[in-house]
Amino acid sequence: MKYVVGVDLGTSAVKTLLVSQDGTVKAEATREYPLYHEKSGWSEQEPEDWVTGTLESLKGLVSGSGVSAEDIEGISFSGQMHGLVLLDADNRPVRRAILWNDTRTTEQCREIERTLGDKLLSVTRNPALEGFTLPKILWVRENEPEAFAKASRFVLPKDYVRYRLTGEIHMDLSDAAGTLMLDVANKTWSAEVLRAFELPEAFCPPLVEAGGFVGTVSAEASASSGLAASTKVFAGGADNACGAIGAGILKPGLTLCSIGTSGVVLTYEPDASADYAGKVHFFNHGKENAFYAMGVTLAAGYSLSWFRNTFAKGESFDSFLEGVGDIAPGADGLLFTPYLVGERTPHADSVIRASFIGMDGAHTRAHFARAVMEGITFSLNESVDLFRQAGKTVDTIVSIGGGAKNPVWLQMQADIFNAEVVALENEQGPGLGAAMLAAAGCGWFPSLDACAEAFVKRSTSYRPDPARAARYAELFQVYKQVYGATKGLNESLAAFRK
Ligand SMILES: Nc1ncnc2c1ncn2[C@@H]1O[C@H](COP(=O)(O)OP(=O)(O)O)[C@@H](O)[C@H]1O
Ligand SMILES: O=C(CO)[C@@H](O)[C@H](O)COP(=O)(O)O
Repeated sequence: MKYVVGVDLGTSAVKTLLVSQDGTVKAEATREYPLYHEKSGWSEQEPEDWVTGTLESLKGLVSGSGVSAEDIEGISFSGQMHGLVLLDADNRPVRRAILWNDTRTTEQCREIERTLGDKLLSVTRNPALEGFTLPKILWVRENEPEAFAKASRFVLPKDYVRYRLTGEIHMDLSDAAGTLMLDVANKTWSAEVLRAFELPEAFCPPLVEAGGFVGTVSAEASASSGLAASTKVFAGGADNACGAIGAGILKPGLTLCSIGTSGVVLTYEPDASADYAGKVHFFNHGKENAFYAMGVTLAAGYSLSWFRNTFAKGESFDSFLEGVGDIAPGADGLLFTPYLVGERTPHADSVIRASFIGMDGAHTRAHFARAVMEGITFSLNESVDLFRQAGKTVDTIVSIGGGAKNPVWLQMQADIFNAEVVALENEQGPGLGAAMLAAAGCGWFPSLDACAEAFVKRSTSYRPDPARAARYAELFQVYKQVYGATKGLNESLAAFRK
């Protein structure tokens, strides 16, 4: 039997999956790493932690599986998007990586809008948002000129890890799309954007397709990972593109909901013709010549883990969420908005913060936990709503990510989205998508679609309950008012933040 490995370089941890030719997940391993929040709105990671975590996770995966390294034919990657890794001439990071959920760059976003005008949407297909990479590059240039002077080029998180495994530097189109420097429809670095910000083309790595073959594992990485040096390495893609591949979102009409640290609602786009006027993100897919549109909730799973870590540190999610299913929809009048680190869709706002509205002396911890899960899901429903308003039919949604581990949450998604919600046998969509890029790259299948037929295994399906869906539709109208009602208050409170 032959195998491939999918590496999912997430925000909280790196997860590795060993998958056999019939799509069975033979082994899994994971390593966590820290996040650094030095100031309100800042979020950084140490690139070396990703490398150490990945190598240790691979070593545990290979040795724990009992599979011979020689039988692992290929490896590919899924990576947290947008994070800026600036490299010096010897490809060493010049500072910590600035992550996708770091919102220090509001000023640089306004500068990008002023400089590019209409070109911003027509070329990059996206608005300037704090999480994207170009504003981070401008921030470092303006605020840390000494670090910037050392930088020869930039890469994204998984590109740096892949470089340390192969010695080769590349960036794939699905991840490059999140930099705000890619001409998304034409699949090239935008000379216009680079010129406007006086960035040389050499600052950007060579572009490849997500399924592109980029080399083999170096002797050094082979020794520290346990992989054979003959293992073929394929570029890999953005975590949301890989999540879509791993959930079989490879043709029109299919929608994904992912609740990881962030949350996304994503729909497949067969070409670059759709125009959402920048209300949702529009990126290149990991499947060649395809695209996807998505809305993003910045603090989805993060809201629940923040709540658990703050009020019940050390408890498992399963025990923490016990009793949540016994509480009626609406948590007896308690509403939560998940704006812990600002928001992206539908309110691109780095100043807004979260709220609990309607606290009552009768509310228990389980009411708060339910309200957090409902608030996250309402936020994702704002993206579902945007797609429906744009004319898309959203009747079936494949749900992945840590949030899909809990059946109460899956039923809640069905009731709030008013759509059938389908779970997969393994909720680790991005890691599976990465493994699928390697499996197709190794020639096991003629296409990613053919690979999906064998690898994507649907499990339980959750249908909306009409009474609960009607109740949630009513409450959603109240939820939508909380943003406007708390915006001004949060602007006044911003001066009191760290
Ligand atoms: N058993 C569970 N029940 C409900 N939610 C869970 C459970 N396990 C994890 N989660 C949620 O999933 C999130 C992590 O999802 P994951 O897909 O692993 O994230 P990432 O890829 O961003 O590191 C956590 O923050 C938590 O909110
Ligand atoms: O910023 C985005 C998408 O635009 C995030 O989705 C990141 O890609 C990180 O995702 P997770 O760690 O939640 O998977």
